[in-house]
Amino acid sequence: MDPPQGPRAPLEFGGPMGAAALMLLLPATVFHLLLAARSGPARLLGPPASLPGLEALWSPRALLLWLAWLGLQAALYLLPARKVAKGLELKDKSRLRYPINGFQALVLTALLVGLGMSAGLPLGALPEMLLPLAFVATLTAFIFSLFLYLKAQVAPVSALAPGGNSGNPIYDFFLGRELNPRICSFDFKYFCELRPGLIGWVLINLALLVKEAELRGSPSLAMWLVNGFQLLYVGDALWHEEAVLTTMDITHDGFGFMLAFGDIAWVPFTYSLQAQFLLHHPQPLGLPMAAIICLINAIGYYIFRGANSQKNTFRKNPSDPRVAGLETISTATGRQLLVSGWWGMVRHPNYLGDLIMALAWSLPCGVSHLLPYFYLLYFTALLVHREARDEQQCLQKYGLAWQEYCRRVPYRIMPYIY
Ligand SMILES: NC(=O)C1=CN([C@@H]2O[C@H](COP(=O)(O)OP(=O)(O)OC[C@H]3O[C@@H](n4cnc5c(N)ncnc54)[C@H](OP(=O)(O)O)[C@@H]3O)[C@@H](O)[C@H]2O)C=CC1
Ligand SMILES: CC(C)CCC[C@@H](C)[C@H]1CC=C2C3=C(CC[C@@]21C)[C@@]1(C)CC[C@H](O)C[C@@H]1CC3
Repeated sequence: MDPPQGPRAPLEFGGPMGAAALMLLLPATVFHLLLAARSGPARLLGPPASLPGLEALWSPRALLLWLAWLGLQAALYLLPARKVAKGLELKDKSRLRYPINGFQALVLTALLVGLGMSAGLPLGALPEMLLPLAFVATLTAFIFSLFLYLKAQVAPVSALAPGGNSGNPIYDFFLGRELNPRICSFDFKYFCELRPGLIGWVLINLALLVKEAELRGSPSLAMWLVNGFQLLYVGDALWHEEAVLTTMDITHDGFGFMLAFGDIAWVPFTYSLQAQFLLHHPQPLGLPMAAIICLINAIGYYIFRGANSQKNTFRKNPSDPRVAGLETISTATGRQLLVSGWWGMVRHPNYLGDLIMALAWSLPCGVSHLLPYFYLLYFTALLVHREARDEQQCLQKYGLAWQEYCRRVPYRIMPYIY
């Protein structure tokens, strides 16, 4: 059986060598950041102050806790949902069904954690376990990706992703072969993208806040801001869970190491970096500066949500009064492209809002260290790369109409700059 992606199709991420390097570099970065955040100098670049022994990485308690967390999130995923949404049409013309109960999972998790804490659950002990937890999460990502790779060997060709099927095992293991791997109705990619990592991220943030209160009497204003901003972001993602069904991760990319590791290890342990930094390096923050940072986050969120909602509303129902007056370009596929409103300002206004929020998440950490700005730097690189991939896919889908859109809206993310 020929792989759907011919051997000469252009490979992403630097091909097999790039994929192999990333599989070493990404976990190393997670551990470097965890160690740097707790070290005195908190250097982003340069070696960590001290390297932990193996005993600091491996803990059966962390393994149990991690498995219990995955089990809890899987159980919440299987609970009856307020809605079941259909994904985009697949190659075999079928449409998969997805439960929309992510926000419910967040609320139930918060209730369970609240109940646990009132019964004496020592949430403040979690920050001490971040290193072994990140280790088991990384191990899980490797083992799980191997399972996904093997599962794809028996999947029909129609179930394979357009990328990730080059025939090179390292590259395909990294990118992921199967588009929507499932067991019965349990969709692994959809589950991982929104549940254990995203909810885990805000739980780690909360644990860092609790630990700070234990150490210093009360959480700092900076810690409150970081927790509040990131909870808003995660709550928003889960409230608008259905929108994830049209992202390239779900519709285009296979499920392999990149997404599995990204979802379950990278997100919770690196996206919580600002709160980790603040626990070990408390920063003074006055009310006027806090108000300015809140304003920056609010502007970012306004653009991010406005742009995402405008596109989602338009894709669902172009004659909805909120979007019916917007200018559009018709494409040969019958779909239309918005060319006014948010999507007439730049070609990815949602990325612009997301980046402004990323800045607001780092500012409470002050400007004495580069480390808390890691997310902003990484995220800029991720979105520039993602934007280029999306443009490529849109050019293929919409051809001349996309070229016309690029002519009318020349900037990609930042007006007059990029
Ligand atoms: N925090 C994080 O780590 C990450 C956050 N994100 C965020 O997730 C969200 C989703 O991002 P992502 O999936 O990358 O992409 P987008 O939500 O930007 O979707 C891109 C798609 O939108 C459609 N589109 C593009 N231009 C137009 C237009 N002018 N009019 C109508 N439709 C258009 C096209 O698909 P079609 O025509 O098929 O509808 C295109 O493929 C974003 O807000 C992003 O910031 C993303 C990645 C990581
Ligand atoms: C490990 C690598 C460096 C890359 C990993 C990428 C993943 C962390 C991201 C790929 C797309 C993502 C999306 C989100 C989180 C990060 C990952 C999984 C969101 C769920 C974040 C919240 C937004 O509202 C929607 C996003 C969709 C894409």
